[in-house]
Amino acid sequence: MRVSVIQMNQGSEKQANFDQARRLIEAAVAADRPGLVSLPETWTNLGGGRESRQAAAEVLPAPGDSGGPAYELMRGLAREHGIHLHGGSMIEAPGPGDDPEKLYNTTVVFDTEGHEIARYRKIHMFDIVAPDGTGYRESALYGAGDRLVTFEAGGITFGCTICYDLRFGEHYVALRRMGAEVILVPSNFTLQTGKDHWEPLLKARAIETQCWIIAAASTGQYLERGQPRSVYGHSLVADPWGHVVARASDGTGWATARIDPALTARVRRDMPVMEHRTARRIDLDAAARGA
Ligand SMILES: O=C(O)CNC(=O)[C@H](CS)NC(=O)CCC(=O)C(=O)O
Repeated sequence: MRVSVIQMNQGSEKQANFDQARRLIEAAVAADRPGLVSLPETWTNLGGGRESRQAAAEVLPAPGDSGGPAYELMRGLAREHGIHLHGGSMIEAPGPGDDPEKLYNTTVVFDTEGHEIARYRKIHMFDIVAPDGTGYRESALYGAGDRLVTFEAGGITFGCTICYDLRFGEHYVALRRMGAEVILVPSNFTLQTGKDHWEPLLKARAIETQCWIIAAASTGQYLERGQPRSVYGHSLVADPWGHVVARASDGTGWATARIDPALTARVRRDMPVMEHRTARRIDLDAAARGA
């Protein structure tokens, strides 16, 4: 199966983001005929402020019902092109049982007929101070997810993560335990952190889990309450040995790679790190607690 990562430069103009996503998906499909296409994190809105995020937010429908404009656009593109569409993430408005004060940073995945097959809420919240002093408090606006999510497409098992989740190796190992062969990490990595951490982390996650890593990222600048912020771009696909097998160029665009299950099987057979984890005779968590 071929997979394409879409590299966008979305902002807080919803219609412009929709048009850009549609255009890039159409171009990638026409050029490379991928079986699965992956969008970046919060492709429906980046920046603006609390108001533009709230305005872009959509309540996700019950299975089978119709949703909001972003949801229906993704469903329609999946069906129209006969692709699996991994919708990076969209901003989800709280539904029944959710904290009414929070939004959610949520992946939705559609199959080739436009049926929703997976929904994942970002688990790790980006509450940090960047090297240039910019503070991020994702948890002020977004609620954290509490479920691991995998899905099947074309006989391959995919695992879901989003952006900052990339820094938590145990999240990726847990997805591998659930059978993941490919792990997606749609992102808005900051320029400051991305220049030093993005590619080493992606390669490390590929190598330690022996999974393909599919990383669609936002590029360029956007405005956060009027102030410009830069994101790192550099969308790529890494194979289970940690080789980068496809990369997007600078600017908006896409990159396509072929997922080869025979390579996954060979890497895992020849270096069985998961078996070695299970065989380990020390409980590392207990040992660190001093038990
Ligand atoms: O703000 C929104 O609407 C959507 N959320 C994001 O873009 C999030 C929180 S600001 N970005 C990241 O997680 C970047 C992680 C990163 O750059 C790193 O781990 O170094």
